[in-house]
Order: sequence, then structure tokens, then C-alpha cells
Amino acid sequence: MTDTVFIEGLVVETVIGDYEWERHVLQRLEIDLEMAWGNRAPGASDNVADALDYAAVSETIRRWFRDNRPRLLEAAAESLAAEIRKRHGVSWLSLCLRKPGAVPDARSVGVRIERGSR
Ligand SMILES: Nc1nc2c(c(=O)[nH]1)N=C([C@H](O)[C@@H](O)CO)CN2
Repeated sequence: MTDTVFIEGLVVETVIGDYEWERHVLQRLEIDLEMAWGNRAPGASDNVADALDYAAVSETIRRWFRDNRPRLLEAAAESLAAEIRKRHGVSWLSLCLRKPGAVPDARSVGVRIERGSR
């Protein structure tokens, strides 16, 4: 399947980081997500029930970061990817977590993972 649904630049403020001071502050993450989904059915029906609802997936991401306080971006990405795949029936996804400001001389740093098969 080559169709996708994506979310770009979703911003969350959350507790994340490995350093002691990071356990006590909110930091900004920027999230890009691409998910395999057959878009022919919603294209034919014009019904969101047939679509991968990006608003619902965005809410899943917000809830996950509200309920979890990971240390590493890798741990956040792994667990969040599993939650999205399970909750929304996504067979393949590419998830990128950016932590701008973590390294002062870099525009951004982060991780990108792909899980599942198309
Ligand atoms: N590969 C990673 N390296 C680092 C991470 C991370 O999550 N993954 N985290 C930190 C610190 O939390 C840092 O972001 C504080 O600015 C360092 N390296």
C-alpha cells in the first residue's frame, strides 16, 4: 500500500529528558508522523469513518505525552509508535521526534523510526 496519512509539526510540551533538571520542566517536542493507509475507500465514500482520522491520532499523541514521562526520545518513539499502531490499526508508520533547543548550536535534534510493513 503506497497511500499515507500524515501529521507534520505537531507541537507538544512535555516532561522528557535524561538530566535531573529535565525531570522538572516542560520542554517542546515537534512531531512528524506518516502512516500507511488505503485512501481509496474514504476517497469514494467521503466518510471519515473510512479514513485514518489525523485529528484522532493527534489526540492519541497528546494523551500519550500527558500520561508518560520518558527519559529518552528513543523510548518515547518506540512506545508511542506501538500505541498508534494498536489503537488506530496502522500497519506501517514513520515517526520523527524533534527536540529543538536541546543542543544550542543545532536547529534541532531527534530520532526517526519506522515500524511495521506496508
Ligand atoms: N540519542 C539521544 N541522545 C540524547 C537524548 C535522547 O533522548 N536521545 N537526550 C539527552 C538529554 O535529555 C538532552 O536532550 C538534554 O538537552 C541527551 N542525549
